[in-house]
Amino acid sequence: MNQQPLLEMASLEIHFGRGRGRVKAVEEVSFKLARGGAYGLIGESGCGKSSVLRAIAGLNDHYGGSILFDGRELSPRRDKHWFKRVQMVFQDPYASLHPRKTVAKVLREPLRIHRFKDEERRIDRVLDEVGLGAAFRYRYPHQLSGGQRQRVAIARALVIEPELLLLDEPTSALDVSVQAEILNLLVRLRAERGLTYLMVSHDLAVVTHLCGRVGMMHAGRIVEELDEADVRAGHTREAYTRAFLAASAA
Ligand SMILES: Nc1ncnc2c1ncn2[C@@H]1O[C@H](COP(=O)(O)OP(=O)(O)OP(=O)(O)O)[C@@H](O)[C@H]1O
Repeated sequence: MNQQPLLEMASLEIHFGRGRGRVKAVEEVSFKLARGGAYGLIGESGCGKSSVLRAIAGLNDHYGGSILFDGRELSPRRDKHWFKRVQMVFQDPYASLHPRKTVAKVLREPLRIHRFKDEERRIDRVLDEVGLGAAFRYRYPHQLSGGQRQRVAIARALVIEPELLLLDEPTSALDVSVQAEILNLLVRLRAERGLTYLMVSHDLAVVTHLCGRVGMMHAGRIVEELDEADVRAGHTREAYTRAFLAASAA
């Protein structure tokens, strides 16, 4: 068995602004994500969780510390090879799909960029996998519900067969009933494809549905790591985590 973590953060630091306006958004964040595992960063708004995800995704190359992927330190600029292996699903499926592109076009683009040959077969297969089916090829985003759009966004991420999915609050823009459907889809896809997930969310129930391990963030730091059983049993060391769990259960 390969014991090397697929993703490892070592003392990640992120600042915004300069001089007196300089804000330390992330401080000394370290964690490891095993291949095939699912890790959730959780915390209230402003704790720094999205900043961590954005730095990993290559959307912010101003960070300190190191990010290791498959045992190698990443340079701050990500290359095409990285995007073949790592894909991101964003919070808002309304904003993340181009309004004038059909579903098939949205899915064909990454296949072309990464030079896959059997584009049309892969499009049909991934649409089946996300529970939409090939008939959705010809739809435009305005002809889709929020949940269907998020399924397309997930299909777009998965169509090039990445290893790691970065999930930024993937259900928080959706109705509660649809949230559960999308979470169940993500659980199934991870099992079927042996994917690795890193997710950020402010919602404990969402994170524990998907992630076996959780990093509790507060004021830019991971104050405590918990596994699923700890969360369920309310086993925590830190008063902040206890208060967060209590508020989430209320
Ligand atoms: N581009 C930016 N410029 C300046 N400050 C920023 C920027 N992005 C984030 N911050 C600040 O960094 C801190 C962490 O923000 P971040 O978005 O990572 O937190 P978060 O926990 O993901 O919150 P949310 O769930 O609201 O997105 C906050 O104080 C925020 O105001």
